[in-house]
Amino acid sequence: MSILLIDIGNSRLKWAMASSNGDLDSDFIDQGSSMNDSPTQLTEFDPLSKNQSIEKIICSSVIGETQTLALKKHLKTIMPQASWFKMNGLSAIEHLGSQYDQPEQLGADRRAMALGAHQMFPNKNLLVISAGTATTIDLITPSHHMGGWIIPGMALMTNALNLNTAQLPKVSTDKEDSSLKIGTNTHDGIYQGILASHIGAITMAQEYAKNQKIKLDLMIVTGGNAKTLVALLKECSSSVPVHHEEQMVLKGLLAWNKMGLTS
Ligand SMILES: Nc1ncnc2c1ncn2[C@@H]1O[C@H](COP(=O)(O)OP(=O)(O)OP(=O)(O)O)[C@@H](O)[C@H]1O
Ligand SMILES: CC(C)(CO)[C@@H](O)C(=O)NCCC(=O)O
Repeated sequence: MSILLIDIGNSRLKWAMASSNGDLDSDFIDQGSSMNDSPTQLTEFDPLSKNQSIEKIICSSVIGETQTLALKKHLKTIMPQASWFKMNGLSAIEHLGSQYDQPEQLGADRRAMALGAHQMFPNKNLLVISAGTATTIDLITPSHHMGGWIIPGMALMTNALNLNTAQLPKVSTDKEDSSLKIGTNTHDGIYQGILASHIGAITMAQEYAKNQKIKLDLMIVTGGNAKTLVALLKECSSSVPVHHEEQMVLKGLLAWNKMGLTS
């Protein structure tokens, strides 16, 4: 029997197959991704329709309800045997509490990452940093998701500068050869400024945890821009160890399955 895991992000849809009793790291047997606005998004799963062994579809979505329901409907048609589970901010609350004012408003992806991080590193104080369309920085203790920060992701930052000024170009934020320098031209002023704003926010989160008497054990970095951030954090000799983990949302969905898929 197997599980289809789906992470519908603001820019891309990512998915993986897992065996229902596997461990977090070793059981992704296939993976895929597509742009959210791609017309192939719905048909991407059609080759899986013959796979009768898929017993569960576990999904995290941060896009609109209508689009998510359209995907659910399509999957129900091609895999009628599979049960559908959708993560939300209250999922597995009995395993990991939430200090969010209204936990149901926490993004499903953030909840999934918190659960995944908690299961991977139980009894640790963690910062989970997801560098995607938005960059999120979440503080997880052994008992609670304490809350976090949401800032524009790297690509959004450069797009916003480009769109709202006359002279600033859109710079690429996809390169991975990053080190922090002062900008001595427009390109570097923007690119290095974006890197500095991310490292600045992470440093402030470390400071915040310290002031709250929470001794951080580890920072987990994930998302499309994770490599850049990990390289930078290592260069800045962060006092908190840095761990790069790919597909943290999908791994969090699998963690939820292990916890019993309760909400
Ligand atoms: N190889 C890559 N593939 C896709 N995006 C990449 C890659 N390398 C860097 N990026 C950058 O990563 C960011 C997208 O990250 P990610 O795929 O985690 O976001 P997402 O699909 O929007 O998910 P979410 O909405 O959950 O953040 C963009 O800023 C993109 O420019
Ligand atoms: C912050 C994002 C966009 C990150 O993907 C997502 O988690 C989201 O839409 N969250 C809802 C609001 C919240 O988490 O408070």
